[in-house]
Amino acid sequence: MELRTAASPKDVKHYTTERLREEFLIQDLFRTGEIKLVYSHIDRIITGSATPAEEELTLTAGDELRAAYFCERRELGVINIGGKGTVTVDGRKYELDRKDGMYIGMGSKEISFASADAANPAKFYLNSAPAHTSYPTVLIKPEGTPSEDVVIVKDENKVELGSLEQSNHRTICKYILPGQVESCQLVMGMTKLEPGSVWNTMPCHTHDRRMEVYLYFDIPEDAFVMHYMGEPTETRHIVMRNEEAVISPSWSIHSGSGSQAYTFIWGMVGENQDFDDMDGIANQDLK
Ligand SMILES: O=C[C@H](O)[C@@H](O)CC(=O)C(=O)O
Ligand SMILES: [Zn+2]
Repeated sequence: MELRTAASPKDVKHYTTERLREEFLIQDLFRTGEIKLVYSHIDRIITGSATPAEEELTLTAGDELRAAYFCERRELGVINIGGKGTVTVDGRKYELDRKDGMYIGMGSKEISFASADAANPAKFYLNSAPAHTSYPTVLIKPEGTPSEDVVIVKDENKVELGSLEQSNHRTICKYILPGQVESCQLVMGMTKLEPGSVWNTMPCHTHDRRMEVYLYFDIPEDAFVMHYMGEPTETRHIVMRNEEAVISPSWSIHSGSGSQAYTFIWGMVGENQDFDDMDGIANQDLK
């Protein structure tokens, strides 16, 4: 497990491009046949991936957690951005199509990942946070019919924002949040831009009470997203390629513009779970 420490905005304003990328950018996720995990001291979020091929992959605590098993004191959010796959939690199998997700509660001991077709592997994106109690493990589907252990994202949690005129027409699909899928602190979802729209989270915001991690995907090889971070009057950018993630400290804006439309997964951890607890920043005030 790779470790990232927290960074002060007073230092970050002096960072070079290389240093910014070293601290905040997570590259080389979704390595076939591997689980990759990055532990951040910022709210102790773990960002990672599981990309099983022929072999099933088992999640372990590693030395870093000093725990008997990964979810001993943690909760885990999962969203599959690859081919069909299976997540097995303490012997119960959950089938995940592309864009299906899961919430796995504290106390879940054995967690493993498999792909239905090694030639088109599942790509499980992972966000995990420290937890204090156990909420039910569920499969989350953006559409469909609910059943036992399967939650369908409610219409009220699919929020269309922006317009083509402002190049920010997008739909925010909230997977894990109070009132739909209960969690200790993790709030997680996916935002898809409409063709011709390139701006996410614009107008932008900060939320000092929660940090956030973005995973950008569905980006062609020759395309990119400029991810904007920093204090609102000290903005910086990170060039993001397909399937790369970026850590956003609580004090930082997190917004992006792409060379074309793309999709991203956001995960938030911290003080509260109130999605709308944001401090909006007027476009005129950005520097
Ligand atoms: O605090 C909320 C997060 O930054 C994202 O959900 C915002 C987002 O997906 C968007 O506006 O496009
Ligand atoms: Zn945000």
